[in-house]
Amino acid sequence: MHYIECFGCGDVDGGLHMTSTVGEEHLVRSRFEVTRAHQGAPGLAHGGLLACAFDEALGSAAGNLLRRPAVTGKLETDFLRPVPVGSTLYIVTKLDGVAGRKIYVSANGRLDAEDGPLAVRARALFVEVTFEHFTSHGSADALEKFSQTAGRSREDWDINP
Ligand SMILES: CCCCCCCC/C=C\CCCCCCCC(=O)SCCNC(=O)CCNC(=O)[C@H](O)C(C)(C)COP(=O)(O)OP(=O)(O)OC[C@H]1O[C@@H](n2cnc3c(N)ncnc32)[C@H](O)[C@@H]1OP(=O)(O)O
Repeated sequence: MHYIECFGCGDVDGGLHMTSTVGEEHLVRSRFEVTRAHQGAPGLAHGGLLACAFDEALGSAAGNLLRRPAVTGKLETDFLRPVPVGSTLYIVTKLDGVAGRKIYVSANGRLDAEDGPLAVRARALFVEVTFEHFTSHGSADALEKFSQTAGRSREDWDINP
């Protein structure tokens, strides 16, 4: 969790409650459990919420692998198979490259198992920002809020706490 009120990973009513873990070969593994609250068509996940889950997974990967604050500049998704309510998306993200402030990441989401059928593919460009991005555009006490969530100073956030 990077912030307790984050819709993707925080402790928010109706949020996605996703967890992400840095694993071997610098791959980041995230899980998204699809519930009735995430429906678009009857019994199927809403595409916008799936995009949100991938924003979270890709952003977590960029943040945790590089330890730099960054925001989503561009997000592309390929929806390859329907994602039913009750299924779990196993998302694996890799860092494709860094060019100046630009961070390129991509992810595959598989149904119900690490080696399940490929349902969603996504790519994103994150842009590194200073912490002032969050204090000037968001909340003046953003740094304090990040620190409280992490339970420690921002310089000290652990990988897989
Ligand atoms: C000790 C620290 C540890 C930290 C890590 C801890 C672990 C963290 C774990 C977990 C992380 C959280 C996970 C959350 C995930 C969800 C994230 C979100 O949803 S973020 C909200 C949605 N996104 C926005 O609100 C952005 C809004 N946009 C902006 O603020 C600006 O447009 C911004 C910052 C993206 C760029 O603005 P400019 O003025 O700073 O910079 P310019 O010069 O425009 O862009 C820089 C480079 O990027 C390219 N660029 C920017 N946007 C682009 C785009 N859409 N397409 C292509 N290129 C783009 C530009 O062409 C430029 O490239 P050239 O350097 O010239 O080569």
